[in-house]
Amino acid sequence: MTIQWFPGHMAKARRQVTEKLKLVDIIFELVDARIPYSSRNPMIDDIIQHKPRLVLLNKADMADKAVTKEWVRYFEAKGVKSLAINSHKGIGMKEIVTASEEVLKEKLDRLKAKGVKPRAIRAMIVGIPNVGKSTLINRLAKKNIAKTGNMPGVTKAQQWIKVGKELELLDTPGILWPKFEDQEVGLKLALTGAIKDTLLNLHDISIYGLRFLEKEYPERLKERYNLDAIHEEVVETFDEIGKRRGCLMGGGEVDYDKVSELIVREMRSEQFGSLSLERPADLLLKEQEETVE
Ligand SMILES: Nc1nc2c(ncn2[C@@H]2O[C@H](COP(=O)(O)OP(=O)(O)OP(=O)(O)O)[C@@H](O)[C@H]2O)c(=O)[nH]1
Repeated sequence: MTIQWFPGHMAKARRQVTEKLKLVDIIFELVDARIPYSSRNPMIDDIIQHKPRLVLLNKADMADKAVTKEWVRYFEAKGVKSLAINSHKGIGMKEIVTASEEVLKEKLDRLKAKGVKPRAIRAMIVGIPNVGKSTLINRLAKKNIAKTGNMPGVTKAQQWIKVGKELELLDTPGILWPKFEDQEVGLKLALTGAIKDTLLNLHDISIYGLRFLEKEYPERLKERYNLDAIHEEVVETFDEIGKRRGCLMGGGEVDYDKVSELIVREMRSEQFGSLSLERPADLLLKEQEETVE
């Protein structure tokens, strides 16, 4: 689903999340493990305020495992607990419950000390479109877990999904907008399939993707397209890929549209293996630059 975000939509999305905040103990902030920075909502800290949170690095199966570990450490250094998961296959689901208990430990201990009877942790998933919110909800809900219906004391009908005894999840996730201000973020979102191609120029997306592969995974790139070498000029690589893959026009010249489509499609469908498009080190550099400015 691609949403065209206008200020009105953003305000509504924010309001919907804010309204539900008071119903939950913890927020599950879902991001794409391949782009944990670019797939975050730019105002998330402001929106959820001091509500405890667990960052879930979803689609970890598509990301570079070593880089995902770096991201977990990055969040940890910021005092935010995070977890790599694969909602598609249901990997990391049990750990979500354990990690939530860990995040809420102080609060739970305090309630226990006061003699309050323990109850299930209440959570809500938030994230930008396409990060896997519905897939995760379905995974956690499984078949044998019934919806609990309305909670007493909640005026608006809220459906809760019981996940074992320990967790209750709001059945509708909070959908928030992605970062728009940074073109590179847009390109990464497009390359991972989070935003539609039509919103950005396909050539720009594929050139960005190709440059990324040249820099970070040159061997995989060469192997995939049987390239003799990594060329200085992007157009030379386009030409070589076009010829090798038969992306040609009537007259035999390389069809750059077809080559662009090919590169983007193959990057999205893991033909180059698991890829992480950003590392915490890039972000730290960016943060430093912004401080200097
Ligand atoms: N490989 C992989 N694919 C996943 C994973 N989680 C979700 N997906 C895929 O990602 C795509 C988007 O998943 P959704 O669950 O529809 O995402 P969403 O956040 O609910 O999307 P919106 O409804 O647009 O807000 C689907 O094709 C899923 O199959 C995962 O952990 N690994």
